[in-house]
Amino acid sequence: MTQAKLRIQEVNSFFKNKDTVLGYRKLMDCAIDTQDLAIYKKVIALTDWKSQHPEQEVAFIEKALSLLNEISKIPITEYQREKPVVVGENLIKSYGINRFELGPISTTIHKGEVYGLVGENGNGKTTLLRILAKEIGYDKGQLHYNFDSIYKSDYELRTNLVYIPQRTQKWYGSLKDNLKFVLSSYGIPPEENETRVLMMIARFGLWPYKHLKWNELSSGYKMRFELARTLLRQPELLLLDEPLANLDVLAQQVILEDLKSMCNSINKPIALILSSQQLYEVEKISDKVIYLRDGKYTDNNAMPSTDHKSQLIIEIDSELERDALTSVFVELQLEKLNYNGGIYVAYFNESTSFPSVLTALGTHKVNATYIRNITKSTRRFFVS
Ligand SMILES: Nc1ncnc2c1ncn2[C@@H]1O[C@H](COP(=O)(O)OP(=O)(O)OP(=O)(O)O)[C@@H](O)[C@H]1O
Repeated sequence: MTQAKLRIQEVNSFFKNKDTVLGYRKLMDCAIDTQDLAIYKKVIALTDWKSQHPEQEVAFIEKALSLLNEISKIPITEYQREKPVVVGENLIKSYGINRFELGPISTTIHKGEVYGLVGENGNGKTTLLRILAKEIGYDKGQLHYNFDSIYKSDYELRTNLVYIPQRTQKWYGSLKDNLKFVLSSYGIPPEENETRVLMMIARFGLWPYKHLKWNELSSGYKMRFELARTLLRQPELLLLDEPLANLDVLAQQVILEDLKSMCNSINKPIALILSSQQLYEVEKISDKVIYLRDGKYTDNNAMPSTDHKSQLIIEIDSELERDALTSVFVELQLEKLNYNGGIYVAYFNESTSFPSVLTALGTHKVNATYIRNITKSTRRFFVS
């Protein structure tokens, strides 16, 4: 089955299970993949209808499924993703003698994939993003880009890659006019401009806010606007520095899911690298997590030699004293129990399973308020 067909099937099942909001977002991704302006106009009309008839869910689902059926008939060309879009080899950047040094970092980045860049403050995340964005130079190593669109200068190269810094700039006028400005600067004719902009507004859940000004939007919607503006430019590489800062947990999840889904487009995929302190949220959607400590790079998928290969590592928040918790795990081959003042980190021998830890906690009626298996999470580097 083709990727396009699989996606249509997925959207159908979301609607069937009454996950209407998610289903409609994914339907819009399928619509964007058609690159067909007539389909965009139908999505825009349906979004408008929905905003005027918020109570009529059954009728909305019916209309959405009929549109999905129409979308499913349009053939989609699949992008061939084998060729990496960026290859960095042994990149090193130093800010002066005895000061911070980043690298050596080698990385290969493909379109359609999400790379999460994590690490504590001051470990080089922004520096790495700015090097990849050609905002700053590097001292040693090599960096190659393989963009599909031809570029003759660094200026042109920057239209293929977009870097959104931590602090974005204020803009003037309405949200919609600002988005239209982007496409008019690319010479897109007015009618097509209006259609593409409204499609992006609909996709990013900005429909009720399209006439608002910068100071009338919350931080979350300002970020949505930035992303809509960026994706209108159809970049091949997108670099986001802390896009989740100032967003509540739910908004973080929605934005990450949206980004992943849009970057994973069938015919116009984008390579996405984002830095964040929101480890678990980023891990959930990333194809690869890059962990930086003191400017050095650790690939989360490759176990460092200090790690016991299959050690089970569990984080637990409980009011129990250390001795009491140790005795709960007495039969479970506990190797180490660390306490950082707020949370315990328990290291078990590889023969211990996560369900057996849960059983021990249940049997001893331990009132744990939080528990997480971090064996495969980058989190284990933060707590070690
Ligand atoms: N222009 C600069 N000149 C000198 N040192 C710098 C410069 N920019 C950053 N640094 C130093 O490089 C180190 C890494 O900074 P960077 O901003 O890349 O880290 P980060 O992981 O993005 O941090 P945060 O999570 O706090 O944003 C820090 O020690 C910082 O002080």
